[in-house]
Amino acid sequence: MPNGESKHETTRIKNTLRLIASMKPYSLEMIATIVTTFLKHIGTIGSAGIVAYMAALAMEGRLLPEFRVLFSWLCVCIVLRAVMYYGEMWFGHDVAYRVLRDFRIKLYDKMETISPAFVLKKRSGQIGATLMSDVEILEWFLAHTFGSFLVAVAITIVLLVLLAKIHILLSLLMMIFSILTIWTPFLLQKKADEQGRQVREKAAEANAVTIEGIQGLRELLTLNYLERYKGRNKESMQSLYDAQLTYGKRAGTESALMQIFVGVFTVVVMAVTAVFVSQNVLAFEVYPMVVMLSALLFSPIIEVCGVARNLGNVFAAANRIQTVFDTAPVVKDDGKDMDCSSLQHRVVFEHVSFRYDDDLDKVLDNVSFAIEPGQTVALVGPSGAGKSTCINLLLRYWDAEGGSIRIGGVDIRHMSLDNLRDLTAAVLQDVFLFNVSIRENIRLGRPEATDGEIEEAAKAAYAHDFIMELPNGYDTIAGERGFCLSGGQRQRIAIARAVLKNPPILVLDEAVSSLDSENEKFIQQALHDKLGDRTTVVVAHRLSTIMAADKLVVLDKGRVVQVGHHSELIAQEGFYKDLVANQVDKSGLLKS
Ligand SMILES: Nc1ncnc2c1ncn2[C@@H]1O[C@H](COP(=O)(O)OP(=O)(O)OP(=O)(O)O)[C@@H](O)[C@H]1O
Repeated sequence: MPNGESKHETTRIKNTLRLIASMKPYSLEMIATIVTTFLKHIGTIGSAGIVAYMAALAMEGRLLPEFRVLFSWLCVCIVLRAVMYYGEMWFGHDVAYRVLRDFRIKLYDKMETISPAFVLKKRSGQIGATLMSDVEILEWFLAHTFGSFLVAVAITIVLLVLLAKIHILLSLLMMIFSILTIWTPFLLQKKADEQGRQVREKAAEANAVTIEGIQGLRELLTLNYLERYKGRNKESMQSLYDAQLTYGKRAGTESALMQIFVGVFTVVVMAVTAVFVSQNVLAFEVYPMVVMLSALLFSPIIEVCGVARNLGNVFAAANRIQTVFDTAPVVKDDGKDMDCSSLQHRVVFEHVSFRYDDDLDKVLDNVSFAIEPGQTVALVGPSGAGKSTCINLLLRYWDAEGGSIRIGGVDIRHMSLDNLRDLTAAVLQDVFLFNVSIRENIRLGRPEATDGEIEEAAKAAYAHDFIMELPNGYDTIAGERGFCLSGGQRQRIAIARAVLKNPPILVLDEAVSSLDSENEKFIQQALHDKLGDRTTVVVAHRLSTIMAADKLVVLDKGRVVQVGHHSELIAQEGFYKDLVANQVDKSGLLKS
């Protein structure tokens, strides 16, 4: 086996074992499902065998003396089948839905620890596919398939023993045909794996293209790119269809082959049994029973084959889910939970260096600056200088590679993430509003806040008036169709959240898009009035913000090139003066 292939095989086995191991918390329900499924099959086999036997006795006119006993057993089998069917459905679905629930929760929890690094590398449609459809495939395998496989094996053994009791040759015949049938999907397994992988990949891609097309609809319309994008969407759907068709064709070939084996087996068994009956080797009344049992044999076997046929899909989904589980957290929350009430709110960047990935260049190189308590520091620089990266590190979306960031002398890695999040509030450019009321959106800042406090915060953020003009005021659902907030209004909601949270340190990424002057005035005023005494770090894109800041940290290519107040720096020949001269447009916005 070539090296790559054997590695692939090892991963497959490892993944299967890990999947089975992950069922441990559900083992009791799994056992209950397996037992009820097994007994349901026994009920089916028993009732079918008894009916066949009774029919044969009736044909020979010998049914009456045995009728009571046989009929009682038939009733027992029918009741057993009905009760076990109910049990199987109950336990099976209990396991299934619990697996779905728990895996989705575990995946989301894991995403939180590895984001945003992981999330930024993936497209949201692909993440959605992992969270939703991949978990469904896994649930199907873990909850319905693994148990069915064990039951199918057990039922086949029961039938083999029953047929062997009638005649050993019948049992041998059954064994040969069972092996042939089970072998079919394994024969085509390599293809199944590859095709399963293709289908999962194409489905994730199609998902991502559609979701991006919806999220980016405004850009597509303004750029007049919608027709081309529709073409791309069609292409991805077509390529998913092609992959699914190839998958379906192979599955069809497998089914056809299996049906051939089933048909040939039934004919051979009928012929052999007829010969035995004609030679008086077997009694006549056994004949219908053998035909019935041999017909029943294949339903569990075909179930097993169905599992094998879909293993390609299962492994692909498992790989994707396990990639998420195996990804190491970008930021380890192993700092001490400390009392931060007496902490001074002085923020210091000390020789901070950082790169987003091992194989990428440094984006921050030996960055040092300090923000005194209550001071506002504006990070200024051309696009790509590293301003947002400083914010990402201060909020611990990533950790610095070299140097440290300290708050009140404590390295932020040495405090818990909860501590850090209590100390800071961020108002970032893209404010996300959840599809709940405006009131609940603001309440995110402090979940225990009263309605009165929420309104106070909204007033402080100059958001109260426009909220009152919405159809249902504070109870208006933020994401509802037909109603939309402007970028400036969203930022004011975010400021209201920050006011409500009332943190000692404020992190602000100023909107790059031009806000109308009224919105800008309100935002500046809200920040100044209510949050002006906080220790603030702002990624500044506006000359008005820059001029109002106590200190500017001018960055270029990940290095600090100048530090000082606007009035000092603009008076000096240097990078900052050139930046302002060359990049500030008429609206006072630094061009990127
Ligand atoms: N998630 C990421 N993965 C890899 N590289 C990144 C990532 N985010 C940013 N970068 C790179 O890091 C560098 C600094 O980016 P950063 O966003 O900090 O710049 P910025 O000064 O905030 O720019 P802008 O004003 O345009 O927002 C850029 O070269 C950018 O391409």
